[in-house]
Amino acid sequence: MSGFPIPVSVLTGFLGAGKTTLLNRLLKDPALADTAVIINEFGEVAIDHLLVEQASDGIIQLSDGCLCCTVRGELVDTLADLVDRLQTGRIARLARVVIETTGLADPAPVLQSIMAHPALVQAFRLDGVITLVDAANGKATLDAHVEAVKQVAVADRIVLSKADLVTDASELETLRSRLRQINPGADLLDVADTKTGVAALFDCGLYNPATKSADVRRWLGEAHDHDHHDGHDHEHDHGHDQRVRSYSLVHDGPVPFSAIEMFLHLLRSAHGEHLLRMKGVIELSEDPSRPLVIHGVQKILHPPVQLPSWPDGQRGTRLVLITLDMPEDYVRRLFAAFTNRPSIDTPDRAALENNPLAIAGR
Ligand SMILES: Nc1nc2c(ncn2[C@@H]2O[C@H](COP(=O)(O)OP(=O)(O)OP(=O)(O)O)[C@@H](O)[C@H]2O)c(=O)[nH]1
Repeated sequence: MSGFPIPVSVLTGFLGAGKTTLLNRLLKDPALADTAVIINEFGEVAIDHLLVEQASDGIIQLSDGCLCCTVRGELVDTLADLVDRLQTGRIARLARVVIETTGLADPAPVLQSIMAHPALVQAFRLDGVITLVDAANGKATLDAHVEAVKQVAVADRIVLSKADLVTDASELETLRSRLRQINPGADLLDVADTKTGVAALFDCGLYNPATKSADVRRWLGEAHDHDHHDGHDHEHDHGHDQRVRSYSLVHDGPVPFSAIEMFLHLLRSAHGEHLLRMKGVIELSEDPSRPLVIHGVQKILHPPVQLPSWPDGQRGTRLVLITLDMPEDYVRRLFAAFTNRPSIDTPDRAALENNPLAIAGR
């Protein structure tokens, strides 16, 4: 069946940030025809509502009745059911799925449940995470709730809402720079901006439908400076922000698959819950002309995909990691050990394979 894998976008943001308001606006765009919207009202993955809207006349009528309210169950069941409906012809087309999480949700388990399921992994691909941040309450929310910081950290697109309620421009700018600091790789948009529509928010994935090619740099968020934590804004000693970090690991030249495998295995098995999100391209020693694309959420690693060629001609291994309470230095030393660049006092790869706990540091 054509059309697979279907892109899935996750729309998140703290309580009352304006998720439903934005979604309703987006769904009026004909580009979101044939989109299934799954709304996670509360609970871990309890889906309270499933709605398929069509731009022109609202809800798509299915042969066995309206999808709205008739399908309940967990997120995975709902997604599996969508595939089943598509394959049995009860839905003619399904171009996209949007999952709206609850305001309190930690988005990582939501992403994980899509990526961990063997059947869903074939049918769906994660397009991106869109996180709304309420400009009026953003500071207080980020200060009080680590979930809100995580929502920002795992985003591909951050959308600022309710800027119209903030009269102090410097307050808004402080919030913007804080968001950029938590997640330098994401686009930062304003909900009131007319450009903040379907084109700006969807198709964040590796495959760029506009150019019909894999857009590795954009996907990795490399247009921005990832490693940057410069000193010009030192009021950022917000407790939670320090716990969530985004940084990239770069290695010039090929890396053996076994080394990458071992590095990822150690990182995920020892610290999986601290690894909020990871994306990367790898230049494999075994097949350097075809980049290997990896993508993970917590302990789950999406099946790696090999691209036919380097889309932008530039080879090299680049990983972007978003971590919670995982010292960057530890990860860097582990990576260096596996790319055969051990630093002083750091065991090399051979030593680590014999004793993976040799790198202390946490
Ligand atoms: N002034 C202003 N109000 C907004 C904006 N966006 C949303 N709102 C209002 O904020 C309130 C909450 O918006 P919702 O869209 O329901 O927020 P939500 O994130 O879906 O809320 P929960 O699902 O309860 O977490 C509503 O009253 C909206 O009208 C905005 O940009 N400016």
